Amino acid sequence: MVLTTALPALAQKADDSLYRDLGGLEVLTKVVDDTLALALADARIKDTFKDTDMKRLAKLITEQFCELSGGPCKYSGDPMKEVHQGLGLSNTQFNALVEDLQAAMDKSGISSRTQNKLLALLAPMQRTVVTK
Ligand code: HEM
Repeated sequence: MVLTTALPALAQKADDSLYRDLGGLEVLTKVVDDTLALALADARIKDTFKDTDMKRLAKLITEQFCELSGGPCKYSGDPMKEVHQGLGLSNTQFNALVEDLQAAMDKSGISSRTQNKLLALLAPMQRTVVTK
């Protein structure tokens, strides 16, 4: 009896504090849209996106950031390695996109403490995404 009533409470205890600190789905959606707009205007990386459906990309990255930060989303895209391996991305290009993301988070008023928590979750992907 105690167990059946306690379980739903436990299920809700997953740590969504980063997701909430980021401002939830509404702010994440704006941050990703702004990041991609900056990326498309960024001479260092804009050419990488020339054949990409940017609407689909924005949806998938938003989903991914939402899930990574503990929010109620499930990433529905392809594995990071598969998606990026043909792009021949460099560390310089990786850092350029991170800078655009930081500028977008600044624009939404996200604190640097919270920004750094999201960036720390993305950092391990650098090894997968960068191939040259
Ligand atoms: C941690 C860093 C990164 C994350 C989390 C990330 C995330 C994603 C996601 C979720 C997708 C969509 C997957 C799918 O199509 O199913 C994607 C695709 C893509 N990413 Fe990244 N990405 C990262 C770094 C980069 C960098 C540094 C660049 C270039 C500067 C880049 C360029 C692209 C492009 C061009 C596509 C679309 C490929 C296509 O149209 O098929 N990504 N990325």
